[in-house]
Amino acid sequence: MSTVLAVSHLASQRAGRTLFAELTFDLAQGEVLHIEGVNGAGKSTLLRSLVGLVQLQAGHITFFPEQPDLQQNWRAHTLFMGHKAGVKSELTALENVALQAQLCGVDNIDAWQLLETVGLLGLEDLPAGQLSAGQQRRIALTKLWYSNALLWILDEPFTALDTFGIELLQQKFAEHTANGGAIILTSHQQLTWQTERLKRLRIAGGDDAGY
Ligand SMILES: Nc1ncnc2c1ncn2[C@@H]1O[C@H](COP(=O)(O)OP(=O)(O)OP(=O)(O)O)[C@@H](O)[C@H]1O
Repeated sequence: MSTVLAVSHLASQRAGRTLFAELTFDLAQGEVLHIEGVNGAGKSTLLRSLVGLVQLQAGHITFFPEQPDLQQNWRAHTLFMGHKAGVKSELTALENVALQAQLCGVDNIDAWQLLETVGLLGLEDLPAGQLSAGQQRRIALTKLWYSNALLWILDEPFTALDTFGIELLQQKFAEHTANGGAIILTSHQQLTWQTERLKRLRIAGGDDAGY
């Protein structure tokens, strides 16, 4: 399985405080990297840095180093989801699912089927703003059911999900990695999913950082 991401000697500072330095890791197809750390340690900053949303002080990031065709167009093969659900509160659940797919450049989704998959059938016509935090998160997560991206970078994907939602998402992760995908995620909870291909990286907010 080839490497999807190679990261070396990354350093980041926020408001004069070093969040991480000399951070080096890589990730191969089929692997999951769980980024851990206390509130404010720098987990979201790291994920946002990987996709170019936050400027780094130092370091080097290479997507798909062994696959030049993917490397050249790495954004098309990488899905980033931030920690906010990011749904439009005035649009219905169904409209949100359709809009998200459109923004991802996918036009052949079955929005009803996706809503059923994530347990939202019956709520399709409600404005998303009237849905609970967990239900809004489920709308956002429908992307994972049609994404063609090889690498998923997910900031707190389990936030607000109930036990069933967490289990559903972990099943999706297992399917993605079994198909050669890779995942980097942050989460304050331990994954219940048992896999030998789970790596952990602890960000210690500048005190220490490493496997
Ligand atoms: N836009 C910003 N400008 C200045 N400082 C910021 C900014 N965003 C985050 N920070 C600071 O960077 C540090 C790391 O924040 P970050 O969101 O990466 O932490 P985190 O590990 O993801 O935390 P949490 O577990 O609470 O989500 C925090 O001290 C935060 O105050």
